[in-house]
Amino acid sequence: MFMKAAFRGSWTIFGSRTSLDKAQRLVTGKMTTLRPSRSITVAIEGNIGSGKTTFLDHFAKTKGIEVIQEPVDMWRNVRGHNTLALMYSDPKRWSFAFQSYVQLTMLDIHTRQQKALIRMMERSIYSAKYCFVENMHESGNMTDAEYVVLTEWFNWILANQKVQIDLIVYLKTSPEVCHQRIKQRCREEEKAIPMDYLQALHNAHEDWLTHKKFPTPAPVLVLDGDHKLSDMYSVFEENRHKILLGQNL
Ligand SMILES: Nc1ncnc2c1ncn2[C@@H]1O[C@H](COP(=O)(O)OP(=O)(O)OP(=O)(O)O)[C@@H](O)[C@H]1O
Ligand SMILES: Nc1nc(=O)c2ncn([C@H]3C[C@H](O)[C@@H](CO)O3)c2[nH]1
Repeated sequence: MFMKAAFRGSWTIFGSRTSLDKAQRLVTGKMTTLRPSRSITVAIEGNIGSGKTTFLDHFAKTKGIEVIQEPVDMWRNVRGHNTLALMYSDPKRWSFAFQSYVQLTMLDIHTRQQKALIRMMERSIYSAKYCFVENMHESGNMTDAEYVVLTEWFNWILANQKVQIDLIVYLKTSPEVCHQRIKQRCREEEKAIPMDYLQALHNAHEDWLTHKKFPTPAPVLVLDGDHKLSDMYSVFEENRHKILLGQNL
């Protein structure tokens, strides 16, 4: 019972919360490093403000993990043009240009030489297409012609480039909680993000990752992102073994 409990996830030893790795060492006398048998890529997906960066910052402290954040700064400065601000200020006019550049920058990340056994990347070329582009098209901010051009590019990329993902971690955070957090963080371009946009993006993530409206390129591990920060770290630790082994154990 004790052994089983010890390996279930993060637990308290002598009053202090510890991680699974430390727990295993204490119980078995040796450090069992969680390592996949081959290099893997984990994509962290979720709504705006769902806690993806917080997740990545947590796992960035673990040796053998390469973390790649979303290239937001590239989107904010394309040879002097802030395409993120343009998209938020006039989505009808700028969605196509912005999504084209998002697709290019995400492809660049997917095709980069991997620097560690485990790569954790914030979002992916898949959520850009299946969540954001779909939302732009459905909401009338992207014409049919723009949508099909982006889709042709996306299909060519999947057929001709290696954009492998081994696990999707879906931080499922309610739109209301995301809205609160975005207000807290107050990123300049996001100040006017309305609740119904977050609701639409939540629905887009649910359509893709829960209802499988579009293909999922890897198994999906769903984590409840609504917890307060301290509890989120326990959720991350309780799922460490599933995440680092790149599979839904
Ligand atoms: N569990 C939590 N409880 C309270 N605040 C949180 C929690 N997780 C993240 N935050 C805060 O909410 C804000 C958004 O979090 P974070 O940047 O991790 O989200 P994100 O998904 O990376 O956002 P984006 O998609 O915009 O990059 C940050 O200010 C962060 O400190
Ligand atoms: N339209 C659109 N398409 C994308 O593919 C995309 N990916 C991220 N974002 C926005 C959300 C945050 O404001 C900010 C950081 O995630 O950038 C996107 N917006």
